[in-house]
Order: sequence, then structure tokens, then C-alpha cells
Amino acid sequence: MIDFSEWFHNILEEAEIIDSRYPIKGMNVWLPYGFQLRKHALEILRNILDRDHQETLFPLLIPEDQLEKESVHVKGFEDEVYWITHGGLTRLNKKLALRPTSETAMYPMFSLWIRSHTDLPLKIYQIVNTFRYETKHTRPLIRVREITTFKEAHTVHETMEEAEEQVQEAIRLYKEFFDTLSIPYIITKRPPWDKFPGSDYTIAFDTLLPDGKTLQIATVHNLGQTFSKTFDIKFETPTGEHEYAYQTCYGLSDRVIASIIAVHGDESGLRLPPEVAPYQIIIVPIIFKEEAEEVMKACERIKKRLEDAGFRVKLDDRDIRAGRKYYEWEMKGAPLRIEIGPRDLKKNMIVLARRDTKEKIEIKTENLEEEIDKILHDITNTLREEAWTKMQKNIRTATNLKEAKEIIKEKKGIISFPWCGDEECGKSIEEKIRVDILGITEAEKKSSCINCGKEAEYKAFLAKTY
Ligand SMILES: Nc1ncnc2c1ncn2[C@@H]1O[C@H](COS(=O)(=O)NC(=O)[C@@H](N)CS)[C@@H](O)[C@H]1O
Ligand SMILES: [Mg+2]
Ligand SMILES: [Zn+2]
Repeated sequence: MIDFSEWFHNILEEAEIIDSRYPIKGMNVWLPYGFQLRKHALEILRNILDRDHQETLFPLLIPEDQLEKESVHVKGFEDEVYWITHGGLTRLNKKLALRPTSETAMYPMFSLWIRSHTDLPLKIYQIVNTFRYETKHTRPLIRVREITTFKEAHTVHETMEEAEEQVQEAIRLYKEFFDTLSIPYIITKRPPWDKFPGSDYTIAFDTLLPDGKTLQIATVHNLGQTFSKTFDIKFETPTGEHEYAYQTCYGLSDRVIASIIAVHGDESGLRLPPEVAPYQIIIVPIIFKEEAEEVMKACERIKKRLEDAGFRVKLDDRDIRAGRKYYEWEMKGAPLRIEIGPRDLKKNMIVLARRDTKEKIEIKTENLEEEIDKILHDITNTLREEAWTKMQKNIRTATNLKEAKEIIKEKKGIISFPWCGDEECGKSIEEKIRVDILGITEAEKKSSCINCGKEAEYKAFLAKTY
């Protein structure tokens, strides 16, 4: 990848994903092709969530006094909240916040809805736009001020054990979602100083972008009873006591689309997993004057057969050179291209070109549907394996801080090493090698902390992050 950031910005424009010329920094327009990509990704997400969550929709605006109720939470967001102060020419007597996330919009309503343990567990989600006045460098899809594709799930439980189980369930759901999109990830527990404001702890999914920096693509938070105490979400237990509920929430955003684009892209442009590609197959007629009529009729027949078999197919019959079409659909990442010319008609064969490996395959026309289905599945697996291999190759262990510093300088990527878990030790590591501690997983074997030599219970992962 030449300069990844340049590649990323160019491809968003060339492949007509979004238009970032909208006159508000950090807010962009979804163009039709990008909108279809986003739509298919959300369809997959909804199918997973709808198994045991209910989709809802809460207001965009949050009254100032509600937003400020949970002090740690509001501290974490106070410099990111957009405010509404007027309705028309009338000054509002109470400022209204544009939701940065919806805990403080939802939880006063949960307090009204939840009375008895029979009202639990509650598992809802919404897919909305949220607003954060990001002061760090904004970047389309990666760090925006209007998060247009913010899926937030919020659950309420009778016990901490059930909330813990829900955290594990959320992790399973996200694994299934990212596996379907062929996006690799590492899952770690964020250090305490980097958890979601107001949560007990945060589990995060990070993926690795081609420039060696990691991107946080989803988070799961165990909220314990902090918010239920602040917002008075209480329920009557089977034995008649009143208990504060236990809560979790888990979110992801436009960064999912960013990672599909960034992780699978190559020098020719996008390589879209068939699950989310706006068109899975592009038919390009190879026209020679005399047989033009016959070739076009054959293309129409093939298109119909593929549509009837449930594929998303486009017949590109524009009056431009076939080579231009090849370039364009390669750049837009269509997984498969079908070329049909007079020769193929005679032999009753069809030439397929795979976008992921760029190899060409000749198949008999009569085996069309099952061949295409097999190849599309193979493309999904190839993209997934390639992406996982690439990420795992860039996770290196360091035996001392000097080595860690070198690896980050030369190769970036993710480094792991044993860590004691102490905050000031962690902070001193971040200072010494100038990278963030992504998070921790349980240490595999007994070892001593890379920095202070104390017993290391954890394996720490570090990386330069977005
Ligand atoms: N400015 C941003 N642009 C794009 N995505 C973002 C931005 N800020 C956060 N995200 C994404 O949104 C996810 C959820 O955001 S969060 O703050 O971690 N968690 C919440 O807001 C919880 N209420 C989850 S429901 C993050 O994991 C990250 O992937
Ligand atoms: Mg933030
Ligand atoms: Zn230490």
C-alpha cells in the first residue's frame, strides 16, 4: 500500500462510497453505491441481533439534566457533546444535547418500564446517528463527528452473573458478525483508564489496518449497577425485595464499513466480500459488430438465471470499451465478473474473473448457478484467511521494552508482552515507548512484567491506534 491514508481517501471517492465535500467537518454523504454496501452489512447485523434483541428508536435529543445525571459518564463526554439552544427564534429554557450515545436517553425510560423481575432481561438495540465533537483529526468512516451507523445495544438483568453472561454473548455476536464480513480482530479488555465512561469494564475488538495502526471496531461494556442507581432502575425480586438492575451495552459504528474497505482493499481498489457487495456479479458483453445481437440476448438470459438464483447481478451494457468496465468494477470491488463473447457462445462456455485472486475460470454455461455459488463462498474464505494471516503476522511478542520500541518504530503492528497490570507501571510503559496499551488478556504462563519485573498476570497488547 503506497500511503494508506491517501489510498483510503481516494478509494472512498473513486468507488463512490461517500462524498466528504459536505460543508461540515466530520460529516459526509453516503452515495448510492456506498449506501448499498452499508445496507447489506446492516442486514447481516440485524439478522444476528434480532435472534434475541428487539429493535427500538429513541429521540435524538437529550435534556441537559438527564445527560448530566451520571457524573463519570458526562465527564467522559462533556467536551464532545453538541448542544441545541434555540427552537426557531425562541431560546430554549433547557439546553438539549444531540446524543453522543444513548444511555441517558434510554435509562430514564427503562426506569419507567422495569418494575418486576418478570420485566427482565430487557435486550434492545437501535441503529441511529450519534454526534461527537471529535477534536482529534477527523477521517471519513473512521473518526467522524456524525456517526451515521451507530448500532447501540442496551441490556438490563436481574444479576451480575447474567450481565456477565450477556457480555460473553455480545462478544459471540460480534465474532459472528466480523467473521461474516471476513474482518480479523483481537479481543482485549481495555485498561481501566481507557474504559467507557461510567462502565465497570470495557472489552474491545480491534482490527489492524494496512498502515500498521489498529482501529477499535466494536466495544462491549459491563455497566454493573452504576447507571441503574443513577437512573433508579429497580425491580421487585421473586421474594419481594427491591434491587437495582445490572446492565450492559455494546456498540459499533461506520468503522465496520471502514474496515471492510481498508482490510480487503488492494492496489486495484476494493475487494468486497460477496455478503455485502452491492453487485456480486457483473456481466460484460464482448461485442463484435456481426454477433452483437446474439451476445446481448445471451447476456440477458444469464442475468435472468442468476437473478432467479438469488444473486445480485448487473449487466454492464454501457457503450464503452470492455477494458474500461473491467477497470471500474475491479476498483469498485465486485467479487465476480462474467465475460460473454461470440466464441464463448459457440463453445457454450462462460469466462469468470475473480476479483480477489484475479484468476480467470472457464465454466460450462449449464453449471452456472452452482459454480458461481461455490466460487463466491471461496472468495469469502480467501478474503478471510488472507486478512487473518496478515494480521497475525503483525502481532509480535517483545521480551524487553527496547525491542518493543524498535518493533513499533520499524513495523508498527501489534506487540504483546507480559504486564503486571498496575496503572502507573502501564502509564510509564506508554510514556517510554509512546504507544497505547490496547488491552489485556489473561497471561498464558507465569512470567514477570516487562517493565517492573513484578509477577505478570496479564498479556498486554500495544499498538499505534486510530
Ligand atoms: N468518532 C467516531 N467515529 C466513528 N466511530 C466511532 C467514533 N467514536 C466511537 N466510535 C465507534 O463506536 C463504538 C462504540 O462507541 S463507545 O463509546 O465505545 N461505546 C458506546 O458508546 C456504548 N454506548 C456502546 S452502546 C466504538 O467502539 C467505536 O468503534
Ligand atoms: Mg471518542
Ligand atoms: Zn509492571
